[in-house]
Amino acid sequence: MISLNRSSFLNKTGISGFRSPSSGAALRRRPASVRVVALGTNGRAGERNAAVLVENRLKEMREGSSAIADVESKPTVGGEVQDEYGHDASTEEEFVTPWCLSVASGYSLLRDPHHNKGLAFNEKERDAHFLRGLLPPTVASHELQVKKMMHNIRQYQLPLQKYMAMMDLQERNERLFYKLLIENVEELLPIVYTPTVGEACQKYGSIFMRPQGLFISLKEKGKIREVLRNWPEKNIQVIVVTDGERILGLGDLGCQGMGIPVGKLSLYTALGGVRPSSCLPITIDVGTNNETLLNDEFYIGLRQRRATGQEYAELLDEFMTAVKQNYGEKVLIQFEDFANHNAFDLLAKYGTTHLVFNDDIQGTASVVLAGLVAAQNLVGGTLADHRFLFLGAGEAGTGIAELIALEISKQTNAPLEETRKKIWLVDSKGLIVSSRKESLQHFKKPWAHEHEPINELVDAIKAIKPTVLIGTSGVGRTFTKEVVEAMASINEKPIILALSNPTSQSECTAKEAYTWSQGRAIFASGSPFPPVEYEGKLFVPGQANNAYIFPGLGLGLIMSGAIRVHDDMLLAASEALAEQVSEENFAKGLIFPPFTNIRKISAHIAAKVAAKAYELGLATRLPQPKDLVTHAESCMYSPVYRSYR
Ligand SMILES: NC(=O)C1=CN([C@@H]2O[C@H](COP(=O)(O)OP(=O)(O)OC[C@H]3O[C@@H](n4cnc5c(N)ncnc54)[C@H](OP(=O)(O)O)[C@@H]3O)[C@@H](O)[C@H]2O)C=CC1
Ligand SMILES: CC(=O)C(=O)O
Ligand SMILES: [Mg+2]
Repeated sequence: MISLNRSSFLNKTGISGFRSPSSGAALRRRPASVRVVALGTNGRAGERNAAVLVENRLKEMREGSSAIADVESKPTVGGEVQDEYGHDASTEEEFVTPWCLSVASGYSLLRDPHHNKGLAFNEKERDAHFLRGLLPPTVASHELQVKKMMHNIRQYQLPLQKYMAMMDLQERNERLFYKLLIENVEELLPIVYTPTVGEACQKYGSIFMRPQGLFISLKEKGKIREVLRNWPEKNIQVIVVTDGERILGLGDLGCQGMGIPVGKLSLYTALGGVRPSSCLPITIDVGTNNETLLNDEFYIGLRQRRATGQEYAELLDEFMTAVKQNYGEKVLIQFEDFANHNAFDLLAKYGTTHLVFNDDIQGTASVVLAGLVAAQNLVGGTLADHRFLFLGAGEAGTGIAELIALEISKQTNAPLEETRKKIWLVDSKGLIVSSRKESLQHFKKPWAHEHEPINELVDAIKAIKPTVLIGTSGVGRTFTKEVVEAMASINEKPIILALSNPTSQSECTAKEAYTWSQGRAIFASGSPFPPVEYEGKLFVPGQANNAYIFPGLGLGLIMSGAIRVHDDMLLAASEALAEQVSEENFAKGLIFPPFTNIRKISAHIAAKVAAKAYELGLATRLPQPKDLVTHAESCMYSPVYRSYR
């Protein structure tokens, strides 16, 4: 709702004719010294000069700078970033004025998702903000709105309808959207995230009326800084970016991958408490190799095959440079769902110059390691006692493998080359062995151990005798009855993780894992499965998904002002998550805590990550807060409604 039009903006602020929201009277030719109070600043400290804001913002738009020099800012989790929408302040007693650039009122206030409260505007606010007649007479509480919205969402039969209702709400009333998501996280996570977000991406072109996020295509080459400036928010702290080439296990969805950064960032806010206005979803469109999309007249992206090589590298480089120039060194860039032939190289290239994190490689590794550490409470022993076999040797598979090897190496003081030997991977050509080394992609080479070639997974299980089987192939139904039975014949309690998303690509279902192992499997999956009853006993499968990690990790990086991501931070995040699994969870066979407690979990993860950043000298927000958990909690965005004066 930021007005780009100078004259209309000046009108709204009263610089040339302005209706005061408090009196309702027209202020004729109000001078440029109209004072407004911004959300997020308290009444006394937050007094600002509207004209200064106007001029600064216009200057910023013209010049692309993100600093609003004359405006007071409250120190927040933002790493010196101003809290324009009052995300960090959450008391209802304190009165503030809703503003965009101007004071929002009337019809435009109802259409501003940052400030709209719908039926929750009280009588006084309806008078003061020109809302009379624009709303039906009832005044509803935030709680009642949540109840009603959940009732509405539950009426829909199809998950995609629920997804669209949620996206519509996010566009209409941001605080209601986040309150709903936070308070009903277990029910709504499968809607805004996997599996439904996968279907939404497949149909993205046809289901959206209003585009979300920022699209940067080859057409914008040479102009990426300008494109970033078109985004209405200036104080960005987290970017989730995809090029759409490997969307979940659904393959190349081109520009339609936008649903993923949008969904991931809504979890940054709901699960990790990062302010919504500081999150920026981006899709980089370099074309698609998906023939169906190329031939679809309604496809929303560039209708060409994917750019590769230098053309691709140059666009990505311009993007990375522009992001740092616009938002500074401390903006977190999360790479998401890139194909592995780009993902590893991008991480290696920008890991030394930017605050970057690859969720599929690193976030997944951290969450799975946490589950495996927790699982030791159920199976006994230590990580070093296990043998691991993966189906799938891409980003997720080799990322997890490397972090497990690193953790065992730290626990046992054994060299990494030795600990890697406990881990075996199978790709589309069979077991990765030394005789294949020359032809392997670089990220597979460390896993090419001495062994005769094996083509079939079940034969690899019989030969390697793994205690842990992990599916990261993106191919559904590959953990067949024979595979699960082979694991169960070797192990009293086989650990089986079917990580591929969405549900259609899961290597097996929870029911299959429990049934085929006669109720002995310790099972978790990337997309959720309902509890399973087997021989009179209820089994509750856990969800092994990087959504446990990235929101808390991101919060920890932001609140410490970290400038780089370090492997030890991933280990710290794992440790924090594993510590959150309770005796009660173990009693149900769970190796992950329920998502209902995710904000508390995220605060613990953030605290451990931040502590590690300080320890490694990578933190810039000094001094270090004494109690990092309390600090993390105090930094978290809360979607309570503000009271408008
Ligand atoms: N639960 C979670 O949090 C996460 C889940 N995932 C899921 O993991 C899956 C894989 O993602 P990612 O690692 O990034 O993908 P990649 O494309 O990087 O890797 C896929 C791997 O699977 C192998 N593969 C493909 N088909 C088969 C097959 N039929 N048999 C054996 N191996 C096969 C590929 O072999 P080859 O190299 O020979 O082509 C490749 O090694 C996706 O479904 C994704 O949704 C990803 C991240 C997080
Ligand atoms: C969960 C996730 O990041 C993926 O499936 O790609
Ligand atoms: Mg992903």
